[in-house]
Amino acid sequence: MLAVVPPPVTVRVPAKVNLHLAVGDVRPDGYHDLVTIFQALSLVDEVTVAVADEPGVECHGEGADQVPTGASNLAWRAVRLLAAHVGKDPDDPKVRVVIRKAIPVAGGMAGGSADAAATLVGLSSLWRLEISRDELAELAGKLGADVPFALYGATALGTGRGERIVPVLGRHQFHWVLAFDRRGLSTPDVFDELDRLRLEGDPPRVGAVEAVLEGLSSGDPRQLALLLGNDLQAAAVSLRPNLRRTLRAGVDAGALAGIVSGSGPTTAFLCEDGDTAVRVAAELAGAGVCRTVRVAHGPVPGARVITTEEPKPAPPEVHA
Ligand SMILES: C[C@@](CO)(OP(=O)(O)O)[C@H](O)COP(=O)(O)OP(=O)(O)OC[C@H]1O[C@@H](n2ccc(N)nc2=O)[C@H](O)[C@@H]1O
Ligand SMILES: Nc1ncnc2c1ncn2[C@@H]1O[C@H](COP(=O)(O)OP(=O)(O)O)[C@@H](O)[C@H]1O
Repeated sequence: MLAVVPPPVTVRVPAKVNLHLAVGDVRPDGYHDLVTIFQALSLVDEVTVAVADEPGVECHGEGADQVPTGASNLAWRAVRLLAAHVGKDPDDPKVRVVIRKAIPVAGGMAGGSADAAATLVGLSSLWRLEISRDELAELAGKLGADVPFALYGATALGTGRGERIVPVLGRHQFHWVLAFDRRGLSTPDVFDELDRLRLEGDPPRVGAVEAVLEGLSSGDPRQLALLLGNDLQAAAVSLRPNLRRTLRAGVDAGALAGIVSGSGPTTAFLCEDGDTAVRVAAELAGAGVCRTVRVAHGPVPGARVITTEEPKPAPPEVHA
């Protein structure tokens, strides 16, 4: 009898921005305790997993040439981890992963983490596993601090290394402009730079997270704009001084506020509404302070299986 090969599964997964990122002191394991608010944005990667005799990872799209396709690819690490967890051979999982990237690589928007989360969700469907999101989140946390959030999406409070996730309820949409820098930044380098700046002096620290939660629930982008903050911003700007100009240019173009996204170097600008975001994007693109500009909104759902018929939302794209 012929074995039935299940059809490939495609998963859409969002980028994130940290609306609030408080970084504690370095811990003995090299990580830092965080208190962060993640928001998932409508800038998405798509990951297809399929049964294949020739296993491996393929990557296309934004920054694909900077993504390793061997054993260190986060999506491949997710394949191996889930295979081992469910009793399959991690050295011969008979799976091919195709990643279509829109999230900038090493951009502080958790693109690699998103691909890993998408792979977990895609394989759960391909292999017809009875596995809950919470069980997947346990596995996700082993792949990286940011991976569990990409499973849940929406808006969430992250604590611990950032992997402990509690949803933040809210029905308001916020509109963003994202400015991609010319090259990525390494996350460990940015945390190290923050440790160095803190030894030397007193870089700014964000305020209380409660105020940001209130700002979110008000739904008023003007209120939220005043409360955005990121302890890693000083470190990212120290390593990439040109970000100062980008941040200023976004606000000059009409954004309510701009922040470095996570460890950077992507900058994220909160705007009054969608029309303003498109105008700010066009002006920022013309200012020559970044490589590429995108508009996005959030919150959006986390990693989820899509049918092939579902059209991909195409955010207006503006090139500098
Ligand atoms: C900074 C943040 C903010 O959301 O995102 P990105 O800007 O990278 O997207 C995250 O904390 C990044 O999470 P993620 O990229 O998954 O980090 P991991 O792979 O787990 O860790 C990479 C390295 O970053 C540093 N790291 C990460 C998380 C944390 N809480 N403390 C740390 O010091 C450590 O040096 C660690 O070895
Ligand atoms: N699937 C993947 N997509 C992007 N980067 C990946 C992937 N797998 C491994 N990486 C590596 O992880 C590093 C961090 O990438 P990424 O998650 O995009 O950035 P960030 O941690 O700044 O959000 C990259 O420099 C890249 O070499």
